[in-house]
Amino acid sequence: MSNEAPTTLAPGIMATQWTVPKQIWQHPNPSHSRPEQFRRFVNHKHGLNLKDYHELHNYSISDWTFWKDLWDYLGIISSVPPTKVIIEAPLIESPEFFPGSRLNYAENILIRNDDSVSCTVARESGHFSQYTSREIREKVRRMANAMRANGLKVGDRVAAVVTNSIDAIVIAMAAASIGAIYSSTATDMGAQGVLDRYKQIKPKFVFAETEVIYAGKLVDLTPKISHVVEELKHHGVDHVILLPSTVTGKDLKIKSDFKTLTLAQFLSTGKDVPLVFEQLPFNHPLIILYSSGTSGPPKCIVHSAGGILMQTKKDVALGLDMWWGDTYFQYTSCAWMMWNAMLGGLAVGGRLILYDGSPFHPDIKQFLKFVSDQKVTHFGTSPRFVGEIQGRGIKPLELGSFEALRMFFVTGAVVTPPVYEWAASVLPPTTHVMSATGGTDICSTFVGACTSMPAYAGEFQVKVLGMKTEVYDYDGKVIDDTGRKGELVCSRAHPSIPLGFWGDVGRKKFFDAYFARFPGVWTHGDFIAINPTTKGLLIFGRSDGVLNPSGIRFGSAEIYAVIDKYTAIIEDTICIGQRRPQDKDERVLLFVKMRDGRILTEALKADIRESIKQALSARHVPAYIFQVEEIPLTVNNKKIEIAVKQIVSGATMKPSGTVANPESLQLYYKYFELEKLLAAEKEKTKAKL
Ligand SMILES: CC(=O)CC(=O)O
Repeated sequence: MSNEAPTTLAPGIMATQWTVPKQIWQHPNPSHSRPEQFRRFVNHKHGLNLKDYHELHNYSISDWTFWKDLWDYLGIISSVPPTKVIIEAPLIESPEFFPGSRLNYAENILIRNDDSVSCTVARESGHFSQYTSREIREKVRRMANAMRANGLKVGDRVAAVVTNSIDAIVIAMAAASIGAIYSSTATDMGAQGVLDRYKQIKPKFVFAETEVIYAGKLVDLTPKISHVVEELKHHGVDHVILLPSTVTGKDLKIKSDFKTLTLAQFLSTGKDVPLVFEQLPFNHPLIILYSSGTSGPPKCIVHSAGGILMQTKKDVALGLDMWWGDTYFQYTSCAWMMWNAMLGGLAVGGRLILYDGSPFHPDIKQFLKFVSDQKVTHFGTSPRFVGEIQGRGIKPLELGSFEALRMFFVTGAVVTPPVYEWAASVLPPTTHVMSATGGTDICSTFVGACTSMPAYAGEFQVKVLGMKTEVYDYDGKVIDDTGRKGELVCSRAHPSIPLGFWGDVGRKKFFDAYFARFPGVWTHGDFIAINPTTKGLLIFGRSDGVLNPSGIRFGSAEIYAVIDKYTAIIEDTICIGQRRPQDKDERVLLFVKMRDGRILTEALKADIRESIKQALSARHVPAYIFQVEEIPLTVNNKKIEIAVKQIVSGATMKPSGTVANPESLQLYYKYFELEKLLAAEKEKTKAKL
């Protein structure tokens, strides 16, 4: 990373000389920030004298009362308030928070019931429609009554293949109001991906889109949905409800002998009775999310209603500093946990922008202008999106004033210092550029933003309140204060430890996923360090993707940070370690996808090598750099390093439905025979001379 210079203290993880990175934002009046307001609230409530965020964080991970403070501060609505915070138990057993309390997730999300706009639904065409909180509640009432009329009960699964739309919100909220368990995938997921998920959880109800538009192209989903229904009918499905075309509004049919209903037919079956929010235990299951495994069936992660409510509302209120009247635009599909996390925006009384389609069609400029015109206060996106805007040389401030934009946050992959610096330089100086990480496994965050503290390029500002996030070395020793890189772990219970994996009898898969590395401690799989000069945190990549040439361990994100300076000519890269059975050591391979048909020349390769050497060290320089046509990505736009690493090292992969471009993996098999490939390249160069 640009803010660290390696020393010569190898072998092993390179020691680091830390410096203070470039400061990119500071609150004009930190005492007005929400974390500060919460600190004062806690001090006042308990007669404490916690002086700053760090002392507050320390309190939050040493006294269980913190979670009750948070409950009070966030104004959690319940019919039976809690009398006890936790029944302590080992983390693998998902300790129960707030035993005895009764509440409903949807009642807490649909907190507003007035004529203010709560959701703006926007499409590629530029067309958008608005829904007040009263209208949304009415839609949820009708949907929930129809679900009840058709036999949906507490604990049944409701699955959806939907766009990021008002229907998605209404279906999810109606299911939660009854105590059913909701699960969604996006419309671009292949039939196999959908089946890999829904065959496991056996939904009673399936809601499916039939026709959508993406990047200007009409997509007929009926063949895919027919296939899915034909399979799921043998796995417990009772009702399939087809949503009208998002383009024409017309009802379309699928080819299946299974009896389907249109949305209008389904809604007409419900009684005209008031909306009822079932009062359920805090630990009642709410949603099933899926791990993005790139081979084998996805793990079905079951999250609790209370856990997701408290954690997402905390992340939105205290992390993003969002409240009543703010506007939150998270660019996401319904297959990413950010969709579920974004609902916390409604719980604090904010407005959501629900966008479906490509941001690049018809024109990214139109999309960015919309963000400015809609007076979005919080805009969330991914590093790839930022890379595209930067690569295309777009200057947002030439398209709109973005005067309302208080926060621009980038999640889903490591955000490198150049990306932070670029975003901060092209947005108003008042915009807080930040990132957070946690993800699907906890549907919340371990580290993230804090508006009472300065923000530095490349760093997560803080450990999130209530989360005992630590850095462990290979022996399980805490190395937080050393500046060394290690495993991101969480050693204390929090409410969004999943209830478990669906169908994982004996919790074996659950144990293997999080608890096998260090006894009793959640290991998240990220390679992380804390900068002792700022206390900010940096992630260097996934720990199973750590690069290890000659025993020098570093993260792929360190290489990506350097490559970011080539963003005008390089579209994307993937950096992995190769170690075949015949190799004595690991070598680092860097694969580069060029922008707009450009060629990766020898001169550019030399320049990249020199840049890596200068920014990091000679030992970080990849052994080989190759041009490739495609970088394998998950449907949530994450680079698939592990699969590529395994393929170039000799394994054969059967990609799962989580891979967005599975055919791209084929491009990497030839690198197993590296010597042959290099000899052929040499011959080609000779022939040219
Ligand atoms: C907040 C996040 O952690 C998002 C992600 O990485 O998927």
